[in-house]
Amino acid sequence: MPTLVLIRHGQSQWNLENRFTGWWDVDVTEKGAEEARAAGRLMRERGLEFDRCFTSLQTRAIKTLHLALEEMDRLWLPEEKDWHLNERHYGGLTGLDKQDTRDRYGDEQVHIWRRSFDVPPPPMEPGGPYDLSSDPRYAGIDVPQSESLKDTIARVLPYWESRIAPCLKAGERVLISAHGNSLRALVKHLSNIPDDEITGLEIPTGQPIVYELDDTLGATDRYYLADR
Ligand SMILES: O=C(O)[C@@H](CO)OP(=O)(O)O
Repeated sequence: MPTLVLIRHGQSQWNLENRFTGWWDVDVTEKGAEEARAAGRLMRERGLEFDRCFTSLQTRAIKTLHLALEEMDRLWLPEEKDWHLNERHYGGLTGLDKQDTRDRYGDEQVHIWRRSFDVPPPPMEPGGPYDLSSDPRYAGIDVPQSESLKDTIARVLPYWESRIAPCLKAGERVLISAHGNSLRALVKHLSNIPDDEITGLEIPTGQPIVYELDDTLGATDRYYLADR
């Protein structure tokens, strides 16, 4: 039976500061680093083994993966980093304080930007302080100006199908370290969650989510490792 574990990065500096983050590359806090190490210790205690890891191009997810693997003595595992697993792009909201934005635009509008299925935040103006289009890690990639959850799903799922699902089908045990919304995309797909329900699913930082999958990668169970 294929093994799949998903983990959202540990607390980031902008989770702590309550700022819209998206593709901006903030680090984990010391608390976030400890969440990642604790996740690694838990996976080791439960005897989880992996053959391959996947993560985004963002420091908070990469570091979470490495801190967890270090606790498992598994830093040597092969890993693939890819922008398709990045957080949803927060457009022109990137860097703003979430509470200031509510005060300015109202709770309802901010809730739509944060948790609607298909309404993207306003686009990022090119050339602004958070514009990543000339960041070398995205060379050759059309960096989005903004993404809804629907847009995020539209780039996560082809990557899942082409890169991750074949490894699982070949019998590899897979660990994915990613972000609230790129993981929502995977959970929605694997657990068949309707559009209007997936937006309400909050994925906590640093908590390994275990998927039990059948041979066609249909989910037979999903649970937080800490709960069993
Ligand atoms: O700021 C972000 O990029 C995300 C994840 O932290 O926030 P939200 O909870 O609004 O999806």
